[in-house]
Amino acid sequence: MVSTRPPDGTTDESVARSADALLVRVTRASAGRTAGILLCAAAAAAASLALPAMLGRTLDLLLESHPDAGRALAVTVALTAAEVALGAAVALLSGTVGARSTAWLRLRTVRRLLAAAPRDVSRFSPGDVATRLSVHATEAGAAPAGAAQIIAAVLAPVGALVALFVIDPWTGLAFVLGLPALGLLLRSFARHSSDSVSRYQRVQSLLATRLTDALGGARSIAAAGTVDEERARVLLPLGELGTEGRRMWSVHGSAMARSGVLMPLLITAVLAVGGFGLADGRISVGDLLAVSRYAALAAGLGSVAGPLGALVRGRTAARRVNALLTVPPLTHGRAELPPDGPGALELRGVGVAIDGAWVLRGVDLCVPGGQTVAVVGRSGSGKSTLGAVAGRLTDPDEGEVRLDGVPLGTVAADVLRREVGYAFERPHLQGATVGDAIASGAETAPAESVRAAARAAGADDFVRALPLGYATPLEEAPFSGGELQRLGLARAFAHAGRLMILDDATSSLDTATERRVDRALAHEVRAGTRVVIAHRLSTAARADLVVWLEGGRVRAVRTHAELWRDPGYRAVFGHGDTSGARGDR
Ligand SMILES: Nc1ncnc2c1ncn2[C@@H]1O[C@H](COP(=O)(O)OP(=O)(O)OP(=O)(O)O)[C@@H](O)[C@H]1O
Repeated sequence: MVSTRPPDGTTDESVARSADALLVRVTRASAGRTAGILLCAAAAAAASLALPAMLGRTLDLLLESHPDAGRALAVTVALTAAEVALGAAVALLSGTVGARSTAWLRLRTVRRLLAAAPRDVSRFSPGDVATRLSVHATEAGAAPAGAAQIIAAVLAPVGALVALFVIDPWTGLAFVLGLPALGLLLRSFARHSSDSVSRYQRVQSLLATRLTDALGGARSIAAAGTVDEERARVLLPLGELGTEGRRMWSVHGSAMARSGVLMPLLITAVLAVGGFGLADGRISVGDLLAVSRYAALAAGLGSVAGPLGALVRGRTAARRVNALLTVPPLTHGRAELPPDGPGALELRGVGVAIDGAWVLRGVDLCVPGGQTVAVVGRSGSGKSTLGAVAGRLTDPDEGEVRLDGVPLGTVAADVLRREVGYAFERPHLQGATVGDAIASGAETAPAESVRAAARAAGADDFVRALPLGYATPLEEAPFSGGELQRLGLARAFAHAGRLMILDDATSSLDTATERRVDRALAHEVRAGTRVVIAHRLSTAARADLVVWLEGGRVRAVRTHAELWRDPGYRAVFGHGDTSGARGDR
């Protein structure tokens, strides 16, 4: 079951703290290139700082017709070229660092999600995960380069201010008097921008979640004729997104506008003071030119608002990506399973809680190796949860599961996935071709095993009828629900280990195919223990043992024939009397 509520990672204090640590790790991953940005940006800042002084000196030398004027002019040209080249290098490096950092974040997050228990990952809806991994990872990935640029972007204005004091302290003083207003502007920008960015990103996730849900349920929506209602439901957060977006850009815009007014005023004031300095003979014409350029450079402090905004967005986005990284991974031990073990499965006091509620509790179960055990019960009684702990798709919150006497938590990951196989109601196929999809698993199954498994699962006929048979590309082979299930079963059969768990994996099969699959399970597929979760009476009737679950607890473990005497058991299959005990097999 998938929760449609996006978890609000941004309000979680610990997530917020570790998000900054995540950004530090991202930066370290591209440390060389990030240092390159810093160096190039610092060198560009140095070139732009040297340029006004050189320009002023060149002007003075030209006015004096000094013989050094030509050399000064050449240096000025070289400085200009260096500034442009270094700026281009910063842009190039920023692009690559951004792409690498984003890839680093995505890879790490995807690895973590794949290593975690599916039930822990299901706290996040698919749409939410997609938004965090696409949009938010990109914004967070841009943060390291953004931070390096900001540091360098501050260097030039600070250096320019120092230069103003060196040329004429009065011009520097005039600029400093305007600084408090600039400081206030940047502070209020960073604070307001962070709030609105966080809200904007949350609504982005909500929209994606609703859209993914709706796409998943497209058929139900069409059949129910509720397309308009669904469209309205999906688009409902759009208003809030618009509001937050406008708020975000209005904070940005007003900061830009205020700095746009403040900066020219400051430059004009500095120039006026410089003009008096020229009139008083304190500075030369060239110095006045340099003062005007340095005042413009120092005023560049106001333009830090742009990269600062990107950094704020990156930090907030990092929190959302980091929330995915807080999903605990399933850790594995190094234990082997005893060679040729029969697949004896033992659950002792097993309990599983989801969102604080027990969905499985006090389960004690011993399945001798080589048996087929059916798990039955009403919808929501905990059957899939039992299947998930039995093959360690998730860990129990209490109790222990053992396979051939070895606690599952201690078994090495490769051994576990080799020896425990699953087939599901709606299998997800992966691989380039249909044959690859059946072959893919802990170890790639050879072609003969793939065909044998497909025959056993009743898939061989329809696969061979495809244009290229087993070599048909997956995307060119549309399958019905029943065909998909048969391919999922074939994949499980091709990798059969000592324990196989079929979670509603035969629900869409016709009766004849189901019997064929049953026969194959008994005679053709490697002998081991089978846990078959099913709603069908026939499955329970053919199993060696039936585990009857009710409200997350084991109500009884007996043979189907024994249990059939209980009206409560018969009611699970919708039978009020015993007449159907044999008839539906
Ligand atoms: N990821 C989840 N988040 C929240 N609740 C969950 C989640 N997975 C299962 N549950 C809850 O746990 C209980 C048991 O679910 P489970 O899927 O194991 O039942 P089931 O017997 O297999 O049901 P069905 O026959 O309908 O498939 C249900 O009440 C279900 O709502």
